[in-house]
Amino acid sequence: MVKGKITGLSVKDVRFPTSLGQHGSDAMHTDPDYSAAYVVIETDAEDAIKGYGLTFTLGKGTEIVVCAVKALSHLVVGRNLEDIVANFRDFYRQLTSDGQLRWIGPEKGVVHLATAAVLNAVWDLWAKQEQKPLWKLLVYMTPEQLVSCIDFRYITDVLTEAQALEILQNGKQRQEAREEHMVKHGYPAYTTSCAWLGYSDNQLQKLCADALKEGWTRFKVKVGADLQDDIRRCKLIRDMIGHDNELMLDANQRWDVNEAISWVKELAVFKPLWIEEPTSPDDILGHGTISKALAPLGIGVATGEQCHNRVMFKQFLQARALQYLQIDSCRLGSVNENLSVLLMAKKFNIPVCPHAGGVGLCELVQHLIIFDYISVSGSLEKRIQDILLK
Ligand SMILES: C[C@H](O)[C@@H](O)CC(=O)C(=O)O
Ligand SMILES: [Mg+2]
Repeated sequence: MVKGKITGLSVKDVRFPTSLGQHGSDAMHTDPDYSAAYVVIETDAEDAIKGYGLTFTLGKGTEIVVCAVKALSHLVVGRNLEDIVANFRDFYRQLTSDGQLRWIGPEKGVVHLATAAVLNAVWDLWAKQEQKPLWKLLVYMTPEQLVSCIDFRYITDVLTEAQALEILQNGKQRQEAREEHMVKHGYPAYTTSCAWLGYSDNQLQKLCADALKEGWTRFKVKVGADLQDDIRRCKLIRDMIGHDNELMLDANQRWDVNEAISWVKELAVFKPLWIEEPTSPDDILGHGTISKALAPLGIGVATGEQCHNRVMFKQFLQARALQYLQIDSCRLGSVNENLSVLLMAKKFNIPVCPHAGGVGLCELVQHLIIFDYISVSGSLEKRIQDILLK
């Protein structure tokens, strides 16, 4: 039973000096300081439960996101949680369509990252009051309730409310067996933590050996700055993991379209499953061209960690420009917008492999992908979640 009026919203600028050890480094973010705008929501309910939410950022940009969260807070404070969740679609729209703030979005950039932080906190509060982890709250909502959280504006040409309802109603079939499977076995995952771009070969080898010992079977390697380095590092990892294990590549938007194709062809000998973010995250048709060129080599294109909103994901799907769709709990407008993307991916039969390379992301996206398996896709085929190791 949800209850309470939201009486306070605070936000903190939290930063970790990860750049000192080159943790999290890639071809475009060479000195990343993993950071977050961290939101806490309080209510006047007797239970004193608080909602915690965040959005992932890198370094100084956090200051701006914190300002945006403060600018949104008047839309949240003073509202009853019960009213918010009873009409979550409207609440989502109030945040994303505010007359004073919409111009600096809409539904993209800093203001959308801030929306995610605020809404992540609201969902956390709701789940805690219901005494369920978020994935379970979602799994046990009715299809009608779930659909009422989604803003279908701009996507009805590929997904109507009626189609979404049908997908979710079908997802209820044999749901218990999939829930049991998740509780018993968890969700399949890969690690990015062995092969950040700034790591030395020695470090890479040691981390890879440790991960193999721990039982990891899927590894992502950062590429894109220097072809000869990439060849050496991919060989090193492939030699260590063998051909029974999976290798993925991530260029973090480093290349032009043709450059991406020729560069990845040079790395094809290492049999990567996918190339992630080969070019600008906004270049939907460019991703389509790369997808077509690499398909004969058995290499898919993965993207999504910097895909602004559901409208862009819609077009990526329509253009067949990605083969692995990487949702992000902080890039999109929280659970609400991610629900629409999960449903569109189901319609296009594209596997969702969440992005989680960032502080707090692993913890957030696991709920969405477990819900996806139990209630939407019903499949684990070609699906893996990004995990950061300590
Ligand atoms: C800057 C981040 O560490 C980024 O490199 C993460 C990423 O691309 C991923 O996890 O994928
Ligand atoms: Mg990436």
